[in-house]
Amino acid sequence: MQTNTALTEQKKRIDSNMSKIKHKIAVMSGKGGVGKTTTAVNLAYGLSLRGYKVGILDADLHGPNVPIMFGKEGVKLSKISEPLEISENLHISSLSFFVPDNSPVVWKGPQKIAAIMEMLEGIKWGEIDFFIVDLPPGTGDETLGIAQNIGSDSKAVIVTTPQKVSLLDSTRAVNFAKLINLNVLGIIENMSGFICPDCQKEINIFKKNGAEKMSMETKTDFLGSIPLDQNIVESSDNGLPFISNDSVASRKMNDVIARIIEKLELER
Ligand SMILES: Nc1ncnc2c1ncn2[C@@H]1O[C@H](COP(=O)(O)OP(=O)(O)OP(=O)(O)O)[C@@H](O)[C@H]1O
Repeated sequence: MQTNTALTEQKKRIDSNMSKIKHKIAVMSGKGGVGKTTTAVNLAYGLSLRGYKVGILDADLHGPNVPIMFGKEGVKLSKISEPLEISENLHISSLSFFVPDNSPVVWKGPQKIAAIMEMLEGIKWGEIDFFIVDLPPGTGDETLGIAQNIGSDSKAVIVTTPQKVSLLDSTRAVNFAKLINLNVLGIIENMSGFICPDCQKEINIFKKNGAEKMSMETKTDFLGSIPLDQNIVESSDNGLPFISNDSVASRKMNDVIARIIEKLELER
């Protein structure tokens, strides 16, 4: 355990790191498996394609999947300092770069918060436009650790799917974000409708538009919806963000990004 003085000094170093970043966005979800990491990865990649300097931190300590979605599975780094370069405009970091593959993280709350603080202190992102944080699902220690340390000007984006159970958990996530002073930029509905590749008919496997209704109920902006698309699974598994291919899903993701940029510009 660190002494109070050591913690205060560490917090100062984190603040100095974070002060070099223009916009910090935590990507959250109430429930697991709704496409939060997919959204975070494509948000980061899409922003980098628009010329912004972007860093993405995988703060999902139990399921660090960001490297897989960038084709960096199995990469190991010896020390927490430089993030890994994906392109000139995009760098990533993840706990998975520092722990052996397939070994489960069995840390308790304070250890998780200490690991998050160590990454925020140690990884030198430099002067970047966007810092995207992929959080684990739910309202746990990692989210708290990030919210308490990345700065009071930080924002959150909530990802949900349209079915009732996911919407209920997302409402909790919206309220949790507000409670810990993350300014909620808006809600994204993922897996929203599926266009059958054979008959071109739209099938609403998980229903549709529930997130828009939920955003009105929680007085939160609706940022857009991304359809279910089998190519997304394929490209994610192959380490390629889906936004790099032309498709309905990638156009919709680009619309979401444009809305986020517009909102941030308006707030300045
Ligand atoms: N719109 C979509 N269409 C089809 N497949 C999708 C879509 N969004 C995500 N997926 C797939 O769903 C799976 C889960 O996605 P992802 O890992 O992003 O979810 P998550 O919410 O981050 O999960 P976790 O709870 O593990 O953090 C992945 O295989 C991904 O490729």
